[in-house]
Amino acid sequence: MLKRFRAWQYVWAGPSLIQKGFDKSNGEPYEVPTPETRYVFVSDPKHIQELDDAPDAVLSLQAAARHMLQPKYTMHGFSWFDLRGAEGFGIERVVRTLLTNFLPEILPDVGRMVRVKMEQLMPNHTVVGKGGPETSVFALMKELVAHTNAYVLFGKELGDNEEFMKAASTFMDQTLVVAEIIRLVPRWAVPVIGNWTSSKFDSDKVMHSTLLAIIEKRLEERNARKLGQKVPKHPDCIQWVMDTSPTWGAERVVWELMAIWFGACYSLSVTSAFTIQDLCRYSEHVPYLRAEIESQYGEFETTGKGAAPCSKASSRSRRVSTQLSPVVSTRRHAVKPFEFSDGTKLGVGDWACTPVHAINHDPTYYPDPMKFDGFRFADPAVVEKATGPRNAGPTQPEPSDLTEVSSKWQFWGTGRMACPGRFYASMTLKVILGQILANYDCTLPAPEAKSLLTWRSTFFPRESFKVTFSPRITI
Ligand code: HEM
Repeated sequence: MLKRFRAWQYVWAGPSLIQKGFDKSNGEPYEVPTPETRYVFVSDPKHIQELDDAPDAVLSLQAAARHMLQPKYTMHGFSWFDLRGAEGFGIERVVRTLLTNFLPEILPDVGRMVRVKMEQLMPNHTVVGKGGPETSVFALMKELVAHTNAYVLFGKELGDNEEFMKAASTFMDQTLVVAEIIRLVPRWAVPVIGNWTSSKFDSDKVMHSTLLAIIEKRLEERNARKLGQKVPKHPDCIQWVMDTSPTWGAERVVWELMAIWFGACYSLSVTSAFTIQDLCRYSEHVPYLRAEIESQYGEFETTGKGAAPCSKASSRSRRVSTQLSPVVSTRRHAVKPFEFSDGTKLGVGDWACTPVHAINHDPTYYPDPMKFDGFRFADPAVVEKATGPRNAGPTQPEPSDLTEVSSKWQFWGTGRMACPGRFYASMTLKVILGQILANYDCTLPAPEAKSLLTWRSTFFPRESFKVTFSPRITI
């Protein structure tokens, strides 16, 4: 009975259980029971490397994601494979290579679009509080990120389709709710509860039918092109997925796009909302960020330079927010038994994970880890040039970028599976935050209000937490 209670405790107290285990573990693998299975957390670089080296047929990200998202019920019947690239699809090529290479071309339009959408969407999430207008920053970011992603991933036409956008903006919440219900009910009840809960929501159905119609038309275009006819070019993710997997039918392409869509919207909305909260709390950083925007943002928009690796200050302060409030972590489902070099065993169905929040708050890696210093990851010489002499904050031994992937920076996951969307995500964060800082003064009407909630191991911004966005008067 006590064992079962401990397992269920993970649902509402996940982060503190993971942290307690980490504090006691002395760097060794440790176990945290959950209602469905046993999680083994590894934090030592050697064990993280072993996790990365394990073949996909033994430790599978796809199988873990399938369990977390329950795509059969949340993505209109999608039954995805446990093995990465099982059907010859190169997600890495679409998201990491083609999308990243496309960014310099589309950046100026994305900046303009974000500026306009911010103004249009703000009233939907704003109420009049005691001191004036207050906006639910997480709700606003979910919609803004959905519009930005739709524009870049699916093209302008879909971004302007109101019915599609309404569905696509709520798809993330729907997926999380339905998947969580299914994960928590007994296995025998899953088909009935799964079909029933899924029938109560329709965003996946609207997304599915809209994308299907587009893809079927593009398949016709492909055939026409083979016959030598001239057909339009489509520089977007829909086309890249189709071209990368030419044997797939329309429905299979739709499913893949819906999975990419969830990953792209969920993490970006959470991260941008947390970063805005932090910029309000630590507003002493804002003048430096605005100075950077004034001197470099124009070049960034026209060339893509600074999208991730080159940015001096802003990627570092975005990085501090992500260090303090990371979104997801590495998870692998054991499809076959596995053993770490210290003898810790995973049975089939167990998960191997990394405790990203605990690692990010470990003083071994991050001096004074709880302190927010927007310059933590920057080169001290560059900081001094921007700010003049200052009392040194908790600077890292080496400057580094938001897109880093390493055993001590698990924000994007691990090694060969690390998030292929991180360059696009980093650029989108820069555009959204750059536009907000340039055009609004952001303050917290109720700084003491609860700003986050946790579910399992994940931190979410609270929708009830408000920010006041006051338009800046620039002469
Ligand atoms: C702040 C934003 C984001 C964060 C924090 C994030 C984080 C992650 C993490 C932790 C993983 C798992 C890696 C592992 O287990 O080793 C992952 C995988 C993935 N992410 Fe992201 N991600 C973000 C944005 C995006 C965006 C914008 C896209 C698409 C445009 C994307 C596409 C993917 C895909 C396709 C995978 C699966 C990779 C594979 O199967 O090998 N992500 N992401």
